[in-house]
Amino acid sequence: MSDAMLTDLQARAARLDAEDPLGKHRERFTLPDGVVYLDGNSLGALPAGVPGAVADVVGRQWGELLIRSWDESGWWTAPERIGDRIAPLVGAAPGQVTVGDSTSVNLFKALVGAARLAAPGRTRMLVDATTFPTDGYIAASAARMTGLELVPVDPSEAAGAMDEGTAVVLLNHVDYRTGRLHDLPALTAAAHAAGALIVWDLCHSAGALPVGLDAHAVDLAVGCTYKYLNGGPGAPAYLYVAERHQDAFDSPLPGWNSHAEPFAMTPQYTPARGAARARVGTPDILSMLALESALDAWEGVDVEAVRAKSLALTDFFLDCVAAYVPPGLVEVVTPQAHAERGSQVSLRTADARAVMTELISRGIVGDYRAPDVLRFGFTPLYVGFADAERAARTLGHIFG
Ligand SMILES: Cc1ncc(COP(=O)(O)O)c(C=O)c1O
Ligand SMILES: Nc1c(O)cccc1C(=O)C[C@H](N)C(=O)O
Repeated sequence: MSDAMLTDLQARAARLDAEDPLGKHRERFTLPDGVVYLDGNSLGALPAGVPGAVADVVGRQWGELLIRSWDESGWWTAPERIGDRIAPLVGAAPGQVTVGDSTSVNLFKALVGAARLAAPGRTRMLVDATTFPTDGYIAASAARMTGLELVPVDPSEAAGAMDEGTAVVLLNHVDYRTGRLHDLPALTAAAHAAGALIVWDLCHSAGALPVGLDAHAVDLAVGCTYKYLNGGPGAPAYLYVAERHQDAFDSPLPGWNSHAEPFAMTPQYTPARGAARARVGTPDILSMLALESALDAWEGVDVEAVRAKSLALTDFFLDCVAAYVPPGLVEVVTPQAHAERGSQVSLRTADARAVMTELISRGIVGDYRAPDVLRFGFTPLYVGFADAERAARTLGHIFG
Protein backbone atom coordinates (compact mmCIF):
# COMPACT_ATOMS: atom_id res chain seq x y z
CA MET A 1 0.00 0.00 0.00
CA SER A 2 1.29 3.46 -0.85
CA ASP A 3 1.50 6.29 1.68
CA ALA A 4 -0.96 8.31 -0.42
CA MET A 5 -3.50 5.49 -0.29
CA LEU A 6 -3.09 5.17 3.47
CA THR A 7 -3.51 8.88 4.03
CA ASP A 8 -6.53 8.99 1.76
CA LEU A 9 -8.36 6.14 3.51
CA GLN A 10 -7.54 7.47 6.96
CA ALA A 11 -8.77 10.92 5.94
CA ARG A 12 -11.97 9.36 4.58
CA ALA A 13 -12.46 7.47 7.83
CA ALA A 14 -12.00 10.63 9.86
CA ARG A 15 -14.48 12.53 7.68
CA LEU A 16 -17.08 9.74 7.80
CA ASP A 17 -16.74 9.45 11.60
CA ALA A 18 -17.07 13.22 12.01
CA GLU A 19 -20.28 13.24 9.92
CA ASP A 20 -21.74 10.11 11.56
CA PRO A 21 -24.99 10.87 13.42
CA LEU A 22 -24.72 7.56 15.35
CA GLY A 23 -21.10 8.05 16.42
CA LYS A 24 -22.09 9.52 19.78
CA HIS A 25 -23.90 6.30 20.73
CA ARG A 26 -20.62 4.48 21.23
CA GLU A 27 -20.66 6.06 24.70
CA ARG A 28 -23.63 3.89 25.50
CA PHE A 29 -21.29 0.86 25.53
CA THR A 30 -18.35 -0.29 27.59
CA LEU A 31 -15.60 -1.54 25.31
CA PRO A 32 -11.98 -2.36 26.14
CA ASP A 33 -9.43 0.27 25.10
CA GLY A 34 -7.45 -0.48 21.98
CA VAL A 35 -9.78 -3.17 20.69
CA VAL A 36 -11.72 -3.00 17.43
CA TYR A 37 -14.72 -5.17 18.13
CA LEU A 38 -16.13 -6.72 14.96
CA ASP A 39 -17.87 -9.71 16.53
CA GLY A 40 -21.13 -8.09 17.61
CA ASN A 41 -22.84 -10.40 15.11
CA SER A 42 -22.02 -13.21 17.55
CA LEU A 43 -21.99 -11.50 20.96
CA GLY A 44 -22.93 -7.83 21.18
CA ALA A 45 -20.94 -5.41 23.36
CA LEU A 46 -21.85 -4.55 26.97
CA PRO A 47 -24.26 -1.60 27.22
CA ALA A 48 -23.04 0.78 29.92
CA GLY A 49 -26.22 0.63 32.03
CA VAL A 50 -26.38 -3.17 32.32
CA PRO A 51 -24.03 -3.76 35.28
CA GLY A 52 -25.98 -1.31 37.47
CA ALA A 53 -29.33 -2.68 36.34
CA VAL A 54 -28.29 -6.26 37.08
CA ALA A 55 -26.91 -5.23 40.48
CA ASP A 56 -30.30 -3.70 41.29
CA VAL A 57 -32.21 -6.79 40.13
CA VAL A 58 -30.02 -9.04 42.26
CA GLY A 59 -29.47 -6.85 45.31
CA ARG A 60 -32.78 -5.06 45.74
CA GLN A 61 -35.40 -6.85 43.68
CA TRP A 62 -34.30 -10.35 44.60
CA GLY A 63 -32.35 -9.69 47.81
CA GLU A 64 -34.85 -7.35 49.49
CA LEU A 65 -38.22 -7.62 47.79
CA LEU A 66 -37.89 -11.36 47.29
CA ILE A 67 -41.09 -13.04 46.07
CA ARG A 68 -42.92 -9.69 45.92
CA SER A 69 -40.83 -8.77 42.89
CA TRP A 70 -42.94 -10.97 40.63
CA ASP A 71 -45.54 -8.18 40.91
CA GLU A 72 -43.77 -5.16 42.36
CA SER A 73 -40.71 -5.30 40.11
CA GLY A 74 -42.67 -6.35 37.04
CA TRP A 75 -41.04 -9.76 36.75
CA TRP A 76 -44.22 -11.55 35.80
CA THR A 77 -45.00 -9.31 32.84
CA ALA A 78 -41.40 -9.04 31.58
CA PRO A 79 -41.71 -11.41 28.57
CA GLU A 80 -44.40 -9.31 26.88
CA ARG A 81 -43.13 -5.94 28.13
CA ILE A 82 -39.65 -6.56 26.72
CA GLY A 83 -41.18 -8.13 23.62
CA ASP A 84 -42.93 -4.82 23.03
CA ARG A 85 -39.56 -3.06 23.18
CA ILE A 86 -38.09 -5.37 20.58
CA ALA A 87 -41.21 -5.09 18.40
CA PRO A 88 -40.43 -1.69 16.82
CA LEU A 89 -36.93 -2.88 15.95
CA VAL A 90 -38.41 -5.67 13.83
CA GLY A 91 -41.39 -3.72 12.51
CA ALA A 92 -44.06 -5.31 14.69
CA ALA A 93 -46.97 -3.63 16.42
CA PRO A 94 -47.20 -4.30 20.18
CA GLY A 95 -48.64 -7.55 21.50
CA GLN A 96 -46.96 -9.99 19.12
CA VAL A 97 -43.44 -10.57 20.45
CA THR A 98 -42.71 -12.71 23.53
CA VAL A 99 -39.24 -12.91 25.06
CA GLY A 100 -37.98 -16.12 26.63
CA ASP A 101 -36.18 -19.41 26.02
CA SER A 102 -33.43 -19.89 23.44
CA THR A 103 -33.72 -19.34 19.69
CA SER A 104 -33.67 -23.11 19.25
CA VAL A 105 -36.65 -23.58 21.58
CA ASN A 106 -38.55 -20.78 19.86
CA LEU A 107 -37.80 -22.34 16.48
CA PHE A 108 -39.41 -25.51 17.74
CA LYS A 109 -42.51 -23.66 18.97
CA ALA A 110 -42.73 -21.69 15.73
CA LEU A 111 -42.28 -24.65 13.36
CA VAL A 112 -44.63 -27.05 15.10
CA GLY A 113 -47.07 -24.19 15.66
CA ALA A 114 -46.90 -23.27 11.97
CA ALA A 115 -47.39 -26.89 10.89
CA ARG A 116 -50.51 -27.03 13.07
CA LEU A 117 -51.79 -23.81 11.46
CA ALA A 118 -51.16 -25.03 7.91
CA ALA A 119 -53.97 -26.03 5.59
CA PRO A 120 -54.82 -29.75 5.74
CA GLY A 121 -53.29 -32.06 3.18
CA ARG A 122 -49.98 -30.25 2.87
CA THR A 123 -47.02 -32.56 3.27
CA ARG A 124 -43.75 -30.63 3.14
CA MET A 125 -41.61 -28.34 5.30
CA LEU A 126 -38.97 -26.40 3.35
CA VAL A 127 -35.84 -25.41 5.20
CA ASP A 128 -32.89 -23.26 4.21
CA ALA A 129 -30.18 -25.78 3.23
CA THR A 130 -27.44 -23.26 4.10
CA THR A 131 -28.84 -22.50 7.53
CA PHE A 132 -27.12 -22.12 10.86
CA PRO A 133 -27.20 -25.75 12.02
CA THR A 134 -29.63 -25.48 14.92
CA ASP A 135 -32.44 -24.40 12.58
CA GLY A 136 -31.91 -27.49 10.42
CA TYR A 137 -31.76 -29.84 13.38
CA ILE A 138 -34.90 -28.43 14.97
CA ALA A 139 -36.74 -28.37 11.63
CA ALA A 140 -35.94 -32.05 11.10
CA SER A 141 -37.44 -32.94 14.46
CA ALA A 142 -40.45 -30.64 14.03
CA ALA A 143 -41.14 -32.13 10.59
CA ARG A 144 -40.90 -35.67 11.95
CA MET A 145 -43.25 -34.87 14.82
CA THR A 146 -45.86 -33.26 12.59
CA GLY A 147 -45.66 -35.87 9.84
CA LEU A 148 -44.16 -33.52 7.25
CA GLU A 149 -41.38 -34.33 4.83
CA LEU A 150 -38.35 -32.07 5.37
CA VAL A 151 -37.02 -30.57 2.13
CA PRO A 152 -33.74 -28.61 2.33
CA VAL A 153 -33.57 -25.90 -0.36
CA ASP A 154 -31.06 -23.24 -1.23
CA PRO A 155 -32.72 -19.88 -0.46
CA SER A 156 -32.08 -18.80 -4.08
CA GLU A 157 -34.34 -21.69 -5.18
CA ALA A 158 -36.84 -21.51 -2.33
CA ALA A 159 -39.52 -19.52 -4.16
CA GLY A 160 -39.55 -22.04 -7.02
CA ALA A 161 -39.86 -24.94 -4.58
CA MET A 162 -42.98 -23.58 -2.86
CA ASP A 163 -46.14 -25.24 -4.14
CA GLU A 164 -49.55 -26.61 -3.14
CA GLY A 165 -47.83 -29.33 -1.08
CA THR A 166 -45.85 -26.87 1.04
CA ALA A 167 -47.05 -26.42 4.59
CA VAL A 168 -44.24 -24.40 6.19
CA VAL A 169 -41.09 -22.61 5.04
CA LEU A 170 -38.17 -21.73 7.36
CA LEU A 171 -35.60 -19.22 6.14
CA ASN A 172 -32.85 -17.05 7.59
CA HIS A 173 -33.12 -13.36 6.90
CA VAL A 174 -29.31 -13.03 6.80
CA ASP A 175 -26.99 -16.00 6.27
CA TYR A 176 -24.66 -16.37 9.26
CA ARG A 177 -21.67 -17.46 7.19
CA THR A 178 -21.78 -15.28 4.09
CA GLY A 179 -23.72 -12.27 5.37
CA ARG A 180 -26.13 -12.57 2.42
CA LEU A 181 -29.48 -10.84 3.00
CA HIS A 182 -32.45 -12.73 1.65
CA ASP A 183 -35.48 -11.01 0.16
CA LEU A 184 -37.97 -11.26 3.02
CA PRO A 185 -40.82 -9.39 1.30
CA ALA A 186 -40.61 -11.43 -1.93
CA LEU A 187 -40.10 -14.80 -0.25
CA THR A 188 -42.92 -14.17 2.21
CA ALA A 189 -45.19 -13.22 -0.68
CA ALA A 190 -44.13 -16.36 -2.57
CA ALA A 191 -44.93 -18.57 0.43
CA HIS A 192 -48.34 -16.98 0.77
CA ALA A 193 -49.03 -17.31 -2.96
CA ALA A 194 -48.39 -21.04 -2.53
CA GLY A 195 -50.71 -21.12 0.49
CA ALA A 196 -47.86 -21.88 2.93
CA LEU A 197 -46.81 -20.26 6.19
CA ILE A 198 -43.36 -18.78 6.59
CA VAL A 199 -41.09 -18.63 9.64
CA TRP A 200 -38.10 -16.26 9.54
CA ASP A 201 -34.95 -16.50 11.68
CA LEU A 202 -33.91 -12.90 12.40
CA CYS A 203 -30.77 -13.64 14.46
CA HIS A 204 -28.49 -11.82 12.02
CA SER A 205 -30.83 -9.02 10.97
CA ALA A 206 -32.73 -7.71 14.00
CA GLY A 207 -30.97 -4.58 15.22
CA ALA A 208 -28.90 -4.35 12.05
CA LEU A 209 -31.49 -3.50 9.41
CA PRO A 210 -35.24 -2.91 9.04
CA VAL A 211 -37.22 -6.15 9.02
CA GLY A 212 -40.84 -5.07 8.55
CA LEU A 213 -42.58 -8.14 9.99
CA ASP A 214 -46.06 -6.59 9.98
CA ALA A 215 -45.60 -4.67 6.73
CA HIS A 216 -44.69 -7.85 4.87
CA ALA A 217 -47.31 -10.02 6.61
CA VAL A 218 -44.77 -12.50 8.02
CA ASP A 219 -46.48 -15.36 9.87
CA LEU A 220 -43.96 -16.22 12.58
CA ALA A 221 -40.39 -15.21 13.37
CA VAL A 222 -37.70 -15.94 15.93
CA GLY A 223 -34.46 -14.27 16.86
CA CYS A 224 -31.77 -14.11 19.49
CA THR A 225 -30.98 -11.00 21.51
CA TYR A 226 -27.28 -11.48 22.23
CA LYS A 227 -26.01 -10.23 18.85
CA TYR A 228 -27.14 -6.82 17.54
CA LEU A 229 -29.51 -6.32 20.49
CA ASN A 230 -26.64 -6.64 23.00
CA GLY A 231 -28.60 -8.63 25.60
CA GLY A 232 -25.52 -10.54 26.84
CA PRO A 233 -24.34 -14.14 26.69
CA GLY A 234 -27.29 -16.53 26.70
CA ALA A 235 -29.83 -13.68 26.75
CA PRO A 236 -33.35 -14.94 26.06
CA ALA A 237 -34.60 -15.10 22.50
CA TYR A 238 -38.02 -14.04 21.17
CA LEU A 239 -40.93 -15.39 19.20
CA TYR A 240 -43.22 -13.31 16.99
CA VAL A 241 -46.64 -14.73 16.22
CA ALA A 242 -48.62 -12.43 13.93
CA GLU A 243 -51.79 -11.24 15.62
CA ARG A 244 -53.99 -12.91 12.99
CA HIS A 245 -52.57 -16.32 13.98
CA GLN A 246 -52.58 -15.90 17.75
CA ASP A 247 -56.00 -17.37 18.51
CA ALA A 248 -55.25 -20.53 16.53
CA PHE A 249 -51.58 -20.83 17.57
CA ASP A 250 -51.26 -24.24 19.23
CA SER A 251 -47.92 -24.32 21.06
CA PRO A 252 -46.15 -27.66 21.29
CA LEU A 253 -44.77 -26.53 24.67
CA PRO A 254 -47.87 -25.42 26.57
CA GLY A 255 -46.25 -24.75 29.92
CA TRP A 256 -48.11 -23.21 32.82
CA ASN A 257 -46.86 -19.70 32.03
CA SER A 258 -48.83 -19.82 28.78
CA HIS A 259 -52.07 -20.72 30.57
CA ALA A 260 -54.96 -18.25 30.59
CA GLU A 261 -54.99 -18.43 34.39
CA PRO A 262 -51.63 -19.77 35.56
CA PHE A 263 -52.44 -19.40 39.23
CA ALA A 264 -55.74 -21.25 38.96
CA MET A 265 -53.48 -24.32 38.74
CA THR A 266 -56.13 -26.35 36.97
CA PRO A 267 -55.42 -29.76 35.45
CA GLN A 268 -57.04 -28.62 32.19
CA TYR A 269 -54.98 -26.47 29.86
CA THR A 270 -56.62 -23.29 28.58
CA PRO A 271 -54.19 -21.21 26.51
CA ALA A 272 -53.72 -17.51 27.23
CA ARG A 273 -54.89 -15.04 24.61
CA GLY A 274 -52.31 -12.99 22.74
CA ALA A 275 -48.54 -13.04 22.98
CA ALA A 276 -48.44 -14.84 26.36
CA ARG A 277 -49.50 -18.02 24.58
CA ALA A 278 -45.91 -18.27 23.29
CA ARG A 279 -44.52 -18.53 26.83
CA VAL A 280 -43.48 -21.85 28.35
CA GLY A 281 -42.25 -21.84 31.96
CA THR A 282 -40.82 -19.40 34.47
CA PRO A 283 -38.94 -16.61 32.69
CA ASP A 284 -35.16 -16.36 33.18
CA ILE A 285 -35.44 -13.07 35.03
CA LEU A 286 -31.78 -12.18 35.53
CA SER A 287 -30.95 -12.49 31.83
CA MET A 288 -34.25 -10.99 30.81
CA LEU A 289 -33.84 -7.86 32.86
CA ALA A 290 -30.24 -7.47 31.69
CA LEU A 291 -31.71 -7.48 28.19
CA GLU A 292 -34.33 -4.91 29.16
CA SER A 293 -31.59 -2.56 30.32
CA ALA A 294 -29.52 -3.29 27.21
CA LEU A 295 -32.40 -2.14 25.02
CA ASP A 296 -31.97 1.39 26.47
CA ALA A 297 -29.08 1.69 24.00
CA TRP A 298 -31.77 1.97 21.27
CA GLU A 299 -33.38 5.05 22.82
CA GLY A 300 -34.02 7.54 20.01
CA VAL A 301 -32.28 5.36 17.40
CA ASP A 302 -33.89 4.90 14.01
CA VAL A 303 -33.25 1.46 12.45
CA GLU A 304 -33.10 3.11 9.01
CA ALA A 305 -30.15 5.21 10.21
CA VAL A 306 -28.50 2.05 11.54
CA ARG A 307 -28.95 0.42 8.14
CA ALA A 308 -27.51 3.43 6.31
CA LYS A 309 -24.42 3.41 8.53
CA SER A 310 -24.07 -0.37 8.32
CA LEU A 311 -23.94 -0.22 4.52
CA ALA A 312 -21.53 2.72 4.58
CA LEU A 313 -19.28 0.83 7.03
CA THR A 314 -19.25 -2.40 5.05
CA ASP A 315 -18.69 -0.49 1.76
CA PHE A 316 -15.78 1.36 3.34
CA PHE A 317 -14.30 -1.80 4.86
CA LEU A 318 -14.44 -3.49 1.44
CA ASP A 319 -12.66 -0.49 -0.12
CA CYS A 320 -9.98 -0.68 2.56
CA VAL A 321 -9.55 -4.45 2.09
CA ALA A 322 -9.18 -3.92 -1.68
CA ALA A 323 -6.54 -1.25 -1.05
CA TYR A 324 -4.57 -2.93 1.73
CA VAL A 325 -4.71 -6.67 1.02
CA PRO A 326 -2.58 -7.85 -1.89
CA PRO A 327 -4.72 -9.17 -4.78
CA GLY A 328 -5.75 -12.82 -4.81
CA LEU A 329 -5.32 -13.50 -1.09
CA VAL A 330 -8.92 -13.04 0.03
CA GLU A 331 -12.20 -13.61 -1.77
CA VAL A 332 -15.15 -11.44 -0.74
CA VAL A 333 -18.02 -13.82 0.00
CA THR A 334 -20.56 -11.18 1.05
CA PRO A 335 -22.61 -9.77 -1.84
CA GLN A 336 -21.61 -6.36 -3.17
CA ALA A 337 -25.24 -5.38 -3.85
CA HIS A 338 -26.73 -3.51 -0.91
CA ALA A 339 -30.07 -5.29 -1.33
CA GLU A 340 -28.28 -8.60 -0.72
CA ARG A 341 -25.96 -7.59 2.10
CA GLY A 342 -26.54 -7.91 5.84
CA SER A 343 -24.26 -6.20 8.36
CA GLN A 344 -21.15 -8.33 8.15
CA VAL A 345 -18.35 -8.90 5.68
CA SER A 346 -17.08 -12.44 5.14
CA LEU A 347 -13.76 -13.03 3.47
CA ARG A 348 -12.66 -16.46 2.28
CA THR A 349 -8.97 -17.18 2.67
CA ALA A 350 -6.63 -20.11 3.12
CA ASP A 351 -5.70 -20.64 6.74
CA ALA A 352 -8.55 -18.46 7.99
CA ARG A 353 -8.31 -19.78 11.53
CA ALA A 354 -4.64 -18.75 11.87
CA VAL A 355 -5.32 -15.37 10.25
CA MET A 356 -8.13 -14.64 12.71
CA THR A 357 -5.98 -15.71 15.65
CA GLU A 358 -3.33 -13.26 14.49
CA LEU A 359 -5.89 -10.48 13.99
CA ILE A 360 -7.22 -10.99 17.51
CA SER A 361 -3.71 -10.86 18.95
CA ARG A 362 -3.37 -7.45 17.25
CA GLY A 363 -6.60 -6.15 18.78
CA ILE A 364 -9.01 -6.80 15.89
CA VAL A 365 -11.73 -9.13 17.15
CA GLY A 366 -13.74 -10.86 14.46
CA ASP A 367 -14.37 -14.55 14.14
CA TYR A 368 -13.79 -17.54 11.93
CA ARG A 369 -16.27 -20.06 10.54
CA ALA A 370 -15.11 -23.42 9.22
CA PRO A 371 -13.56 -24.16 6.92
CA ASP A 372 -12.18 -20.92 5.50
CA VAL A 373 -14.25 -17.83 6.32
CA LEU A 374 -13.18 -14.72 8.25
CA ARG A 375 -16.26 -12.88 9.58
CA PHE A 376 -16.34 -9.19 10.46
CA GLY A 377 -19.57 -7.94 12.00
CA PHE A 378 -20.40 -4.23 11.79
CA THR A 379 -22.58 -2.95 14.61
CA PRO A 380 -23.32 0.70 13.82
CA LEU A 381 -24.06 1.75 17.40
CA TYR A 382 -20.47 1.24 18.51
CA VAL A 383 -18.26 0.60 15.47
CA GLY A 384 -16.83 3.51 13.50
CA PHE A 385 -15.07 4.06 10.19
CA ALA A 386 -11.60 4.38 11.77
CA ASP A 387 -12.21 0.92 13.27
CA ALA A 388 -12.98 -0.47 9.81
CA GLU A 389 -9.83 1.13 8.37
CA ARG A 390 -7.62 -0.20 11.18
CA ALA A 391 -9.08 -3.71 10.83
CA ALA A 392 -8.42 -3.84 7.08
CA ARG A 393 -4.95 -2.31 7.49
CA THR A 394 -4.05 -4.92 10.12
CA LEU A 395 -5.29 -7.65 7.81
CA GLY A 396 -3.07 -6.21 5.07
CA HIS A 397 -0.06 -6.26 7.43
CA ILE A 398 -0.69 -9.91 8.28
CA PHE A 399 -0.64 -10.79 4.60
CA GLY A 400 2.54 -8.69 4.48
C1 LIG B 1 -29.28 -18.05 12.50
C2 LIG B 1 -29.10 -18.55 13.91
N1 LIG B 1 -30.10 -19.24 14.50
C3 LIG B 1 -29.97 -19.68 15.76
C4 LIG B 1 -28.82 -19.43 16.50
C5 LIG B 1 -28.63 -19.92 17.89
O1 LIG B 1 -29.66 -20.45 18.56
P1 LIG B 1 -29.62 -20.48 20.15
O2 LIG B 1 -29.92 -19.08 20.61
O3 LIG B 1 -30.67 -21.45 20.48
O4 LIG B 1 -28.27 -20.92 20.57
C6 LIG B 1 -27.77 -18.70 15.92
C7 LIG B 1 -26.50 -18.40 16.65
O5 LIG B 1 -26.09 -18.98 17.61
C8 LIG B 1 -27.92 -18.27 14.61
O6 LIG B 1 -26.94 -17.60 14.02
N1 LIG C 1 -24.58 -18.38 20.55
C1 LIG C 1 -23.25 -18.59 20.52
C2 LIG C 1 -22.60 -19.17 21.61
O1 LIG C 1 -23.34 -19.52 22.69
C3 LIG C 1 -21.22 -19.40 21.58
C4 LIG C 1 -20.49 -19.01 20.48
C5 LIG C 1 -21.10 -18.44 19.37
C6 LIG C 1 -22.47 -18.25 19.40
C7 LIG C 1 -23.15 -17.69 18.25
O2 LIG C 1 -24.08 -16.96 18.43
C8 LIG C 1 -22.69 -18.06 16.92
C9 LIG C 1 -23.45 -17.32 15.88
N2 LIG C 1 -24.86 -17.61 15.86
C10 LIG C 1 -22.93 -17.49 14.47
O3 LIG C 1 -23.43 -16.79 13.63
O4 LIG C 1 -22.05 -18.26 14.20
